[in-house]
Amino acid sequence: MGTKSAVDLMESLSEVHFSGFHIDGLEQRKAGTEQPTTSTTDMYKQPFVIGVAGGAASGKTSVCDMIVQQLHDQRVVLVNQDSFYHNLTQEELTRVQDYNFDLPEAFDTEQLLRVMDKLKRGQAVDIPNYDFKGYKNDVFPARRVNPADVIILEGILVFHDPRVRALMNMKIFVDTDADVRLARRIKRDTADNARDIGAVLDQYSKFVKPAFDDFILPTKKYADIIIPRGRDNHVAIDLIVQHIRTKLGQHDMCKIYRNLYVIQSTFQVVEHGLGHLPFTEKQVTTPTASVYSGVDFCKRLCGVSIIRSGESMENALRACCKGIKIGKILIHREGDNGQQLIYEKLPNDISDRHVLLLDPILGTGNSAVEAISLLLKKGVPESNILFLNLVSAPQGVHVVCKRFPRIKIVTSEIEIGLNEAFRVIPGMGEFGDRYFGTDDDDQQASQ
Ligand SMILES: O=P(O)(O)OC[C@H]1O[C@H](OP(=O)(O)OP(=O)(O)O)[C@H](O)[C@@H]1O
Ligand SMILES: O=c1cc[nH]c(=O)[nH]1
Repeated sequence: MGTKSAVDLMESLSEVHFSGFHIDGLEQRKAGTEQPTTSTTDMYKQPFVIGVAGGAASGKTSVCDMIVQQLHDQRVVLVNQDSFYHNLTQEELTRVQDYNFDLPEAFDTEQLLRVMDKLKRGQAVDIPNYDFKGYKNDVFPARRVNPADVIILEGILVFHDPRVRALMNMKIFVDTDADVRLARRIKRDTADNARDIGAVLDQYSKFVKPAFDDFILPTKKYADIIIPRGRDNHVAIDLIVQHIRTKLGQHDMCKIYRNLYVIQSTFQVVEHGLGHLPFTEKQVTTPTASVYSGVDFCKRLCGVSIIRSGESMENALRACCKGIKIGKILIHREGDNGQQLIYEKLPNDISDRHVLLLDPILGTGNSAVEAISLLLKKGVPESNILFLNLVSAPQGVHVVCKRFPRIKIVTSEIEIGLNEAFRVIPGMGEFGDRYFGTDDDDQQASQ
């Protein structure tokens, strides 16, 4: 499948990282532990932010230009960390050769954060126009930048501050050999900027190289993608652009459908889904007579799994909600139509419950429509249904979101589409067969 392997997804089903524990069905969360919040949701309604870091003269700007060029049908804005250099004081100006421009403190990160925050919220911003000769950021008029679908934030140290990293949906590190970077620097500063080669080399050994080793290189570990050879690596840049396009497709869908939530790959679907349910504060007294504050769901819950594949998500749900009732629906599927309800067994009082509908695959959307229609017929209000899914096709998302605008869909991946056999592509083939070991390959292997 696209960005996650089948194994990862299977793990996300069985491995439940829930920060709470259970006492008599009460869901407890430890104070201060990370909980799913709406911020992930908001992230998908906001511009897509790409961070591009790497040593000076590594080719970051060229990589960014190539990405911008290839994303020609998107509104892209480029923000350079260089624009946020602090103004040099009079004293620093008199000894500018001793000033280290390669340290994190050389940048006004607070201002960068303010600008990025505004852009992410869809507001126009004024970005300083740094004067590289006078070392001042208030000499030239600021650059007016309008909001865009994609923001590329580029600079040697854009991965240094965790608050800046947290803004990014994708992090790219441009990894170019030190000798290539030095050769480019010498050429740029002597030929283009008419500087003395001795001074260039002095600055390199005194500031540039140590800062690279101490501050820039250590941030490589935060990158999602490392591009060796920078702009010369056309294959890597093509793949990145392809991936950005897929992610932008997800962003667009989340902007169209406010009831769609694409969770970050590190989140667990069931756990995240539970975070969408209304809850109140509740205190319990533990057997050691300590009072513990936790949360309790406002309304009763139940799960409903679509047989077979939905059953693979039941353990995760039980691990989060001990003793939860789980109903079943069996739907027979023929290609892209002919959905037929074969069997259903649901809690009698289902209309009074919030329903977590479990099915890892959303293809054409026909099975989900059939299942949701049955729940509505049983009296479950549409807004009480939460559809938990792992891999979806855009077609299915459109069908379900349009038809049932008040349900919530939580998925961990929206793939490219469907093939002629209505399988999600790249997808993972027959989920049920793979999960339950009934696929032909597996049978042959065990024979
Ligand atoms: O959106 P759709 O096009 O309707 O496809 C999605 C359905 O396909 C899968 O079930 P499948 O019919 O493969 O049965 P299984 O779970 O028993 O393998 C999946 O679990 C969904 O229920
Ligand atoms: O891709 C698909 C589509 C429907 N059912 C599956 O198991 N996989």
